[in-house]
Amino acid sequence: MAFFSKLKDRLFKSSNKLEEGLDAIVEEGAADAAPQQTAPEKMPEVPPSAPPVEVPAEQPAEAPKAPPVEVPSEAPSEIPAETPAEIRPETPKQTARTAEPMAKPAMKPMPAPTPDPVPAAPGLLGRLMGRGKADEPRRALDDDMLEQLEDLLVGADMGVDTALRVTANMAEGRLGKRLSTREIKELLAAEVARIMEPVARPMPIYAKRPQVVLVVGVNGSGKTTTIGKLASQFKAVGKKVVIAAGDTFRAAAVEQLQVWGDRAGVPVLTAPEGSDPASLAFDAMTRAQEEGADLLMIDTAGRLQNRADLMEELAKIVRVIQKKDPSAPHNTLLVLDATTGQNALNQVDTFQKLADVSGLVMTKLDGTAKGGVLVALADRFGLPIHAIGVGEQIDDLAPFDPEDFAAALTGLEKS
Ligand SMILES: Nc1nc2c(ncn2[C@@H]2O[C@H](COP(=O)(O)OP(=O)(O)OP(=O)(O)O)[C@@H](O)[C@H]2O)c(=O)[nH]1
Repeated sequence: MAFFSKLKDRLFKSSNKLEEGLDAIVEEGAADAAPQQTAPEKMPEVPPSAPPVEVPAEQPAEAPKAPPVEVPSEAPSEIPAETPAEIRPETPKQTARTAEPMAKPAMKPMPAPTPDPVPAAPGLLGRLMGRGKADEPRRALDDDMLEQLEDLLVGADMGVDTALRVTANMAEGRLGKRLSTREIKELLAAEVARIMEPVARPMPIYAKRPQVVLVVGVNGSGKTTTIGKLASQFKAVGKKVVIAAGDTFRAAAVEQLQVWGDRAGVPVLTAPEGSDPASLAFDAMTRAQEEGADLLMIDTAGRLQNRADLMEELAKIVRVIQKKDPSAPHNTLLVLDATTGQNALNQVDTFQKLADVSGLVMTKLDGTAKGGVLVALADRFGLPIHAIGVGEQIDDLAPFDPEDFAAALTGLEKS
């Protein structure tokens, strides 16, 4: 809950923008009709979300700052028969392959609301919670209002296709109903949570040692910071981590990674400026194996100006580490910057062509009004979202929780 409060505060720009827009839409229509007491819309139930954090089995359940990871299983190529039920029977490769570009997550149709039998006054609890207030401005849901809602969601960076789908589902069985801003927010939050549910997946952790995590993304997206935060959180739950500073062409990037390594108490392997990143990756793999490290996190360059070079560089890193472990890398994390809005969609497209992306981390959700892009990403690509970054501090990275996110995005209070 503490993180939810933080998330809600940090997503203020997105939620504020949505809230102001919704108020304006409802008030515009409400002004045309005298307010009348209407039974509050019966809200759909949001399916319970997957547990956001699955602490490795050998860790105490209350381990502090548990990283956004899944329970370790056996080597990624073999899921053991005794795999606990909650582990999704997928290898990292399968995860990447099953997430076809443009594949839509299976979306259940919005359940048709049962008509409210009697337009009763809200109950005591409802009144205490401020629910179903008779004096709330209300507006009948019609095509005009739906169009305005679509525009608002597009403005929050949800993208046209996703905004259309969301509003269509919100309207299902509700056309003509008079809704308040709060009720629209609840409907919107339920719809967002439903889209995000299938992609809210912690980063899988395997018993394989070292588990190799390749981190890709454009320069400035937050790769270094995310590696630092993850390393620190893994260390806090007893994992031995080694970091390889694979962006050997930028001295500043290496220095920054060293700062985070020091902060996290994790060794950072570097190579002279301009040297071959694949050679560094090979050395890092050797050291991680020799030291019995649990995780090797490899930072990579993010220069998209010359895609062919970058593709070759990433492919070479993969070839080289596969000489030591043919199943590596076990995770390829794409780090995206939320402030880039719709551009994040292009980055996923591009990096899926450059690397076998297995999951996403979305950074800088704080201080942007573009939080809706995460919904567009989930709707369009269906790639697992492992974690979100909401600040520059070490604990500003958390597992992705669809309901918390939906509530924070829409500015809903969570009881
Ligand atoms: N507000 C905020 N800032 C963040 C977050 N994650 C990273 N940053 C900041 O974003 C900037 C870029 O982050 P880096 O981690 O250096 O990004 P990078 O992808 O490694 O970039 P290069 O080093 O240029 O390759 C830094 O100033 C970080 O402090 C976040 O979740 N929220």
